[in-house]
This record gives sequence, C-alpha cells and structure tokens, in this order.
Amino acid sequence: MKKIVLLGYMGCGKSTIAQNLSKITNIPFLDLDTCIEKRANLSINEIFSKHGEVYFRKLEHEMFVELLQSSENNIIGLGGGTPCYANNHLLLQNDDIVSVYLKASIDTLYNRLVYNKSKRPLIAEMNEEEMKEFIAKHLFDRSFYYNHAQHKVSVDGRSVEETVDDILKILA
Ligand SMILES: Nc1ncnc2c1ncn2[C@@H]1O[C@H](COP(=O)(O)OP(=O)(O)O)[C@@H](O)[C@H]1O
Ligand SMILES: O=C(O)C1=C[C@@H](OP(=O)(O)O)[C@@H](O)[C@H](O)C1
Ligand SMILES: [Mg+2]
Repeated sequence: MKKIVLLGYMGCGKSTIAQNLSKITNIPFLDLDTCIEKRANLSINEIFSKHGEVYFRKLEHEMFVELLQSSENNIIGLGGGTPCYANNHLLLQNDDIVSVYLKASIDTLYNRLVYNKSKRPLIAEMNEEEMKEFIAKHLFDRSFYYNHAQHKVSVDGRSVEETVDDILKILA
C-alpha cells in the first residue's frame, strides 16, 4: 500500500478529506500542519509571527520528507504551500506514493476560506476584496506545482463523501 498524499490550495479540503478517507480505509491520516505544530510546540500562526515564513517553510520541508521516509502507510494532508517550496513538488512523483491534487475554483476556495481565515496567517488580516484578489493570483502562481500531482480531482460542488469516493476510484 502506498502513502496517499492530498494537496491543493488552502480551503480545498485536504485536512477534511484526509480524515474522512482515513475513516473509510482505516489507513491512519496525518495532517502536515498538525505534525509541524506538534514538533515546534507552536501553532502555525505562532511560527509565522515568532519566526517568519522562511522558517516555517524549512520546518514544512523537513517534516514532509520525514513523513515520506517513514515505513508507515498513511494518508497525508499537506499544507497549501507544501508543493510550492524546496522542490517538494518533485517528491509528488515518487513511485511509493499516490498524490492527488484537490482542484477547486477561486469561488469555492473563497467561500470556504472567508469564514476560516484566522488560523491561516497568509490571509488572516485580509478583507474580503483583498482575499478574492489574493486567492486568484496565488492559485495561478501555484498551479504549476499542484499540477505535478499524479492525479487531479475537482472538488467544486462535491460533498466530502463524493470527493472521498472520487479518490477511492483512483486507489482501486
Ligand atoms: N467537500 C466539501 N464541501 C463543503 N465544505 C468543505 C468540503 N471540504 C472541506 N470543506 C470545508 O472547507 C473548509 C476548509 O477545509 P480544510 O479541510 O481545512 O481545507 P485545507 O486543509 O485544504 O485548507 C472547512 O471549513 C471544511 O469544513
Ligand atoms: O497555503 C499556504 O501557504 C499555507 C496553508 C496552510 O495549510 P492549509 O492549506 O491546510 O490551510 C498552512 O500550511 C499555512 O497557513 C500556509
Ligand atoms: Mg489543512
């Protein structure tokens, strides 16, 4: 059984889908952000505010490599920026993983993030207008990295259960 790696922009559902896919498959799930918070003993917000984003990206890369090197079978929910730094996107092509890009439209992402931004330091201080413009440009810049995933699943208008089913079809 290969490790299953879920990636995509903030708000596309990586953490939620990883948890629900784990319930169905009984494969343990790991959320990369949670692993980083435990290792640093700081929240993502605190890491950004105390040490800055470059420090966070270093921790994120180290933890991502560590999780990929473990012998355990896991479902790993990445952070939205994980594929976009330290050549992490090249790891998405590894033979011993199944990487799935949860692709969402700007509107889907905005509608989910507008009520969930306080724990996301990149957008926490933005107003609604700024957020919409930021997401559009940021998603465009990042799509090169996300498109290195082996598989792509559209999540627009799909329930959690439907997205889990879409991923189960890939794993079958
Ligand atoms: N399929 C879905 N339909 C509706 N809302 C969803 C769906 N998947 C996730 N969400 C919601 O979107 C928000 C972001 O989900 P989350 O799993 O934290 O995304 P990510 O880890 O990719 O940032 C949460 O409020 C979550 O409940
Ligand atoms: O897009 C990003 O750069 C980030 C996404 C976040 O994870 P989620 O995608 O789970 O929100 C978290 O890693 C951090 O706030 C940075
Ligand atoms: Mg998440």
